[in-house]
Amino acid sequence: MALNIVLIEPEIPNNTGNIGRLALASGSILHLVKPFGFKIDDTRLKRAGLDYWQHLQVVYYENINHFFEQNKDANMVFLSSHGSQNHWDIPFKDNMFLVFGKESVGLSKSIITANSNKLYKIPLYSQHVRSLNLANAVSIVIYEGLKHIN
Ligand SMILES: C[S@@+](CC[C@H](N)C(=O)[O-])C[C@H]1O[C@@H](n2cnc3c(N)ncnc32)[C@H](O)[C@@H]1O
Repeated sequence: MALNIVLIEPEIPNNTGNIGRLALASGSILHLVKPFGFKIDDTRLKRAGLDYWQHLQVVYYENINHFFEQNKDANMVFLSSHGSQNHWDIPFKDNMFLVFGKESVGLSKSIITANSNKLYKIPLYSQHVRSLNLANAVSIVIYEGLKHIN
């Protein structure tokens, strides 16, 4: 039983390192879609992912089209602060793909529009916070998902 964490064009190495560590701890597969905002051997990524990176199941994609082509039959949901449904209402299933956007601008408008019925938000209870840190958002959703698939 496993979930798939997808990071589209991640920009901050510490976030990707932390999410790598989280993927390993939660038994999830990490999918990284290029271009990245850092080099994959960046010491900040390694430091945040500690010595765990070599044990991680990680799949790389050259770009977003490559990702969608390779996974066209996958059961996917998309995470955005603009989602209309709450993350605890995601119909989690084994092998589901949980797709997250980049730190600066989130998911592209075209992805949001094409998947509006599969767009989920983690509710935010202050008007002063527009979104969560990417690694925090992944943590919340992945452990909610594990409750349902295990
Ligand atoms: C820092 S956020 C991007 C912020 C960007 N300004 C936006 O409005 O989408 C990076 C990613 O974390 C995830 N994320 C952050 N806060 C979220 C929330 N409240 N609900 C769902 N996903 C969230 C989304 O996948 C988002 O694309």
